[in-house]
Amino acid sequence: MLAPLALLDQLQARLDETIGLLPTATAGGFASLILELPRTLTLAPELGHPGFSFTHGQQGELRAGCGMAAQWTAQGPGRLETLRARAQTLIRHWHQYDPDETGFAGFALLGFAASPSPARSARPPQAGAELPNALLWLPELGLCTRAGQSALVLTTPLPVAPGILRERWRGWLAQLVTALAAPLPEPLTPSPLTALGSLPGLADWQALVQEALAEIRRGSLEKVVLCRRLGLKGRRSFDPRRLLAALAYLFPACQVISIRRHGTRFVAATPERLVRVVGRQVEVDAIAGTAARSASAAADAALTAALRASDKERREHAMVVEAVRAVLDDCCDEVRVPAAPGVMQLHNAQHLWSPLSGRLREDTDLFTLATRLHPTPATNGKPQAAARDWLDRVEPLERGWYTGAAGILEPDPSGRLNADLWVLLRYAEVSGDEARLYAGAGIVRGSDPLAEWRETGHKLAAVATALQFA
Ligand SMILES: C=C(O[C@H]1C=CC=C(C(=O)O)[C@@H]1O)C(=O)O
Repeated sequence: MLAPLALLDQLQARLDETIGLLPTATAGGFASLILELPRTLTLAPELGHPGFSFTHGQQGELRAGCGMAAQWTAQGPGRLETLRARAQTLIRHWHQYDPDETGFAGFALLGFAASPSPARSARPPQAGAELPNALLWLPELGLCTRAGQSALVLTTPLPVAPGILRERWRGWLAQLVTALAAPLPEPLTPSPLTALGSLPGLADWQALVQEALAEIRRGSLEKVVLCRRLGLKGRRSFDPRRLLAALAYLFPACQVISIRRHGTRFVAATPERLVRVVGRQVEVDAIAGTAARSASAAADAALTAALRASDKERREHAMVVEAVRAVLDDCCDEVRVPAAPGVMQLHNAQHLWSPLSGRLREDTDLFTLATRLHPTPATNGKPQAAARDWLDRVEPLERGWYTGAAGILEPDPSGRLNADLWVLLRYAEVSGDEARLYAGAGIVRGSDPLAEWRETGHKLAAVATALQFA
């Protein structure tokens, strides 16, 4: 491994050799320089804010970004159309240079809140207000790892004075090398957390589930996903690197996400991919139907068997599969749907899981797919519009980005936009020694209010367990 100074010298020398490739005098657009990083990153270094990271342990993939070469925001029902126009303009005027032939490309974060409408003032304010409703964020420094290889991507708006750019990028390299040299935080013994209360509380939750069941009996809804928020306080300020390392360790099959623009950090460890588009290949996860885990192998197997056999859990799951299949049938050829769901086992819970796929038709794109898919009945309900209206009226909190989606957007060599977007589940807003965790449960005919409350408890345990180690 290279010593920090040697690494910095090496990166700065390579920057000096290659920076001349960039069309710094071009009026408008962006330029990126992609350089090999002679280190494999498995966790994103902490480079301050604004910054974001996406880490998938099992897939061995990492994307992180910091600083802001540009950002575009939108809200309202046409929010993704607005961002599509921005993204298309961006890729038409984005000059990328990969002199080390790493094969990586410059990338942006694409993310959006659960609801396209701005927060309603009647609801309690929520920290998620720090994030715009929908966002396309092009970082100044990007870091990526795939298949054991890592690279960095430096991006600038054009035109730019070459001398200023060189100094600015040398500064980023110094910051990166310092962050990489920082020792990994020691694992701590878990520290107890104090509950600050749930919104809604248990009694209100039970009443809300009864209301939902009455609506289901009346026939206006078939399913609705109710959520709650739990406040937790730690004995110490939560350390972001320890938190993200704990999430990545506990949830290797999940996408571990961190987004920080100002004071609050938004984290998620989500098992559910909203949509991945690579070229014409489309993949979507349908995940719904949940059981607890047990430390005893026999009891765990019994829980899995009961989950597979449960009529209520299978109905809850089937509604998500049908909704996703309907969108893929409209937008894709060669749609594949598993004959029966598998089970995805996570540290804190297990879910019925159906991975669907298709081949994107020429006349559509990932923005259409994302708009049509989101929100699936896994986080909203069925029918989509009726569930959304009912939740808007009845749910006592703003979801913010919880059950929204976020992921990476990047152009492929043919100029198409690829993306990997994840539903923001197992989600929390973390600030100092306090965290607000969100979880929901799908209510269908046959749901039991107390069992659904316990289910949200299993889901909340995902981030809560990691927080104890932070
Ligand atoms: C709404 C959440 O989970 C969804 C995803 C998987 C299983 C679910 C369920 O069984 O209810 C939910 O649909 C959440 O984790 O907050």
